[in-house]
Amino acid sequence: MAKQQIAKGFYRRIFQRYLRPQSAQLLLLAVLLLLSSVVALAPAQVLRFYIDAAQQKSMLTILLVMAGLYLVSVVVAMGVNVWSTYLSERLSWSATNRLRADLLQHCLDLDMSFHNAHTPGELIERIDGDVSTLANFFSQLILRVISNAILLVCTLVLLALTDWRLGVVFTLFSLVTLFALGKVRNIAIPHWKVARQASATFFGFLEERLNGREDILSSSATGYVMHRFYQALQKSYKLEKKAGLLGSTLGATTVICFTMGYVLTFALGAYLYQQRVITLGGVYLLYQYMLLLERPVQQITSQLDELQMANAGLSRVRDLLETSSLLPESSSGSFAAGPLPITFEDVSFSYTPERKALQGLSLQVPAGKILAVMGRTGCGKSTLARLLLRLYDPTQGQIRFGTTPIASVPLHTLRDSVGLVTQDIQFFHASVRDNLTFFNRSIEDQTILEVLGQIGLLDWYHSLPQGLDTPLQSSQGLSAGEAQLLALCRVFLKDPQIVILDEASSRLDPITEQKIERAIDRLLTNRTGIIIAHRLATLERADQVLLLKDGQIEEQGLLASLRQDRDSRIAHLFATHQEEVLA
Ligand SMILES: Nc1ncnc2c1ncn2[C@@H]1O[C@H](COP(=O)(O)OP(=O)(O)OP(=O)(O)O)[C@@H](O)[C@H]1O
Repeated sequence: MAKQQIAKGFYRRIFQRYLRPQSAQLLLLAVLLLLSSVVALAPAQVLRFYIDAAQQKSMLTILLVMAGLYLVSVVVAMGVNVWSTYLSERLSWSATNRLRADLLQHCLDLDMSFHNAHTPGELIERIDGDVSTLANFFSQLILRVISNAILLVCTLVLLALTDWRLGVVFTLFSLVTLFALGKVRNIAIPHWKVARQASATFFGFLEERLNGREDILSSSATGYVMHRFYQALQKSYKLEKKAGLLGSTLGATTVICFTMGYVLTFALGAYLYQQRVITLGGVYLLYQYMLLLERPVQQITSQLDELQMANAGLSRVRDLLETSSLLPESSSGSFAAGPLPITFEDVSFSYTPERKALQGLSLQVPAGKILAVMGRTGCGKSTLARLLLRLYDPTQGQIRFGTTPIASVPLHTLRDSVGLVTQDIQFFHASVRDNLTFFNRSIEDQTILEVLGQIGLLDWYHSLPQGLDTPLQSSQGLSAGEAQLLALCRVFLKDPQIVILDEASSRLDPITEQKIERAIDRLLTNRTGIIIAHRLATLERADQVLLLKDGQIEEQGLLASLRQDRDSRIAHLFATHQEEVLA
């Protein structure tokens, strides 16, 4: 409960950022909603006069005027309704889209520990699901609650003006109905929450299984997946059914309350008509007002729920926005131009408190030289690369490029200076151009074509039906070799000072291997390079070698010296051709 309570300051900030730019539209919407409350009351009044006038037979002109007025009041009511709906949709979409963009930007700026702790599915739910609950809240919820309250009060006042007893009876009726509907609604809410959670889990299950379809198909696990699918679906169905059944008690309560209301209306109407307190038109007016009461009474209860949900959504949005990155960022600072020397000073890092992924790492890679990093799986090679890009910060020690600690420059400056090619190459559902430039419009097509030519992909390019505009369907349709060459192309276009290559462990055909070798040679020219090597042959292009074991340096030095040192592990690996030691 405490978590749901949001500081006033946060509400103010949210309103200022997302609604202030549209305050004129918001004001107009408020006026329209108030107008719609007032206009809603008019047709009934007109009809009352119409009925009473009709009984006096001779007043044809008045009848025509009344009919005209009725028509106008209905058309105005409809017009106001359409306009206010259009305005509120515009308001809610622009405000929530801005909030979605802010949340996405914020999530992308957060460090990897945050992303490790939150699945993509959860973040989608927070960036889109929670924000969707705010759509109404931003545009009209509060205004609608107010306008419904005004409509309710106005109707009751008009009833009281007709006869004070009507005012008292219908006020009591409204209060009792509001209370009863509020109580009944609360019965179903917790069940809907559980049902929604089950449905979110079900979608998470689907997403995971569809992502792993290749493994599922190749290991003939379809039967098992379908079995789990039915189980999850059944659970979700049972919960939804229960919540739906309980929810239907609301409908039943509404019908009961309003049936009693209509009985009351006709009984009171008949009584007051007999007493000559009201005319026949008055009886009709009573019935119309009962119809009018139904809308605000029903809507106010559901809108108060919506307000609660919006409040919970806002609370989650605030939690996300207030989650700060563990990577303190500098707003200024830059690196010297040209290839940069890299220094690790007593660097340690742990993902979890129990185990160090890297421990006491100290080494130097001179500018323009190449370091090959090797070691068995899990020894910390990728972790070292992640620290260089500041996806995490070391728990101890520091990394410098030249004399500048990498934590002392803005993150984008650092990441502009380092190019990374991982084994897990991701392509987006976007054009070839956007996939290569990462949506950087300042890179010209001519430059892209030159790079494609340099790395031997011109034949591939000419086979594209729409050239650089051809859409890439993620990595489908690309061979492993083409994907690697395109990943190298990306780094060429980025033109960083430091290149980190996580060498692909899979073997390709000799021609593609040659193309990749040549591209890597070009890429490493005049840049400082770190290659996570999986093959002994790769060491040939390195100046230095770092052999890691359990996050610590097992061996380190110039390749030439280590090869000549008969006691070194590297010399031993070369002597015995133990390629598998590197895998
Ligand atoms: N996100 C993470 N959370 C917790 N532990 C992690 C995480 N990523 C890696 N580790 C652990 O840190 C250690 C080093 O992992 P790292 O990925 O750097 O190894 P690696 O040498 O690159 O392995 P490989 O050659 O298989 O890619 C391993 O024990 C691994 O289990």
